[in-house]
Amino acid sequence: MHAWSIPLTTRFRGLTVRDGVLLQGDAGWGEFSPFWDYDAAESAAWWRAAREAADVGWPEPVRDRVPVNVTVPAVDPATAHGIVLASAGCRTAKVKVAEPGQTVADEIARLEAVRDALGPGGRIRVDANAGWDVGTAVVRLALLDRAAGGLEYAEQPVPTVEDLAALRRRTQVPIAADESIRRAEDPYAVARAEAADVVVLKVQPLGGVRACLELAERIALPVVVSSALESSVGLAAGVALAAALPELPYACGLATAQLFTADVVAEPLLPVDGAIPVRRPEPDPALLAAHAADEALTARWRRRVEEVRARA
Ligand SMILES: O=C(O)CCC(=O)C1=CC=C[C@@H](O)[C@@H]1C(=O)O
Ligand SMILES: [Mg+2]
Repeated sequence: MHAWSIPLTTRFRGLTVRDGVLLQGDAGWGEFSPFWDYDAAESAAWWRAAREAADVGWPEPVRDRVPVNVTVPAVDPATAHGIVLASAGCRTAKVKVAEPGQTVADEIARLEAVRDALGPGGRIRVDANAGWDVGTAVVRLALLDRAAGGLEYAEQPVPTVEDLAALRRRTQVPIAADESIRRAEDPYAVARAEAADVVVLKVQPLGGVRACLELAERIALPVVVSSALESSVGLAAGVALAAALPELPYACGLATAQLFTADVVAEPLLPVDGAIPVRRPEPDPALLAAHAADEALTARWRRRVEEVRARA
């Protein structure tokens, strides 16, 4: 078990550093990196995903590159513009909105900057991480849709499945479900309630590549694969899922190695011409050592793994 800790380039999801553990099995390396606000019960799915990677590996790919979006955190307009230009050709941008402490004017300025950097042919989606109520979302999405010159979709604008369904009837902007899939008792509730046009699948919180493939088949809605802000070892599982899906109509949120200041593999899973080439990089021993978690953090991860294994 190798615990790692790597600073991010920009604050994201309230984090400035990301950490996790890697484990090696017969099929290769797996990553276990639930955020610290996930308890042992919720982390069980993350553990199954790590074991799948290490013990059995993933199904065969049906494509050799996965188009991806650049992820734009809740930064100022000039920084957002620069992030898009530095994104190695990404033609889709996902912009964080509804960040506490920011105004609608901040969001409009960020979206205008992203549109300017992408040009008219690029696609822009926003992610509000459940930050609005339905009434606010109706008004806000109309404003942001205009500022962006058209939104591809809004990811989890409101908290619950009922809210998503209500909002979807009151806005022109297509709706994507993220937290309502990955943190839900029943991910199929979204489809039953006709609450979304798109579903976001993340391999670790949903228990592995095979579990996600099954979910995608049964839910019968277009799928976007997104990362859980993993090292390139964890990202490889998301890339494997995106590569194995029969249909992949949208860019995936897997370019998050761009948010890391370093990685555990020599050649991180970064986009080339807006797409990540499908491959499975191995950790580099020198980089594992360079980015090893300190003793206290390693002990914390060891306790966490023991707790999850005790329930498995
Ligand atoms: O989808 C992307 O562009 C990148 C991944 C991403 O945005 C996220 C990764 C991990 C945690 C989440 O808060 C966040 C998301 O909400 O989708
Ligand atoms: Mg999201």
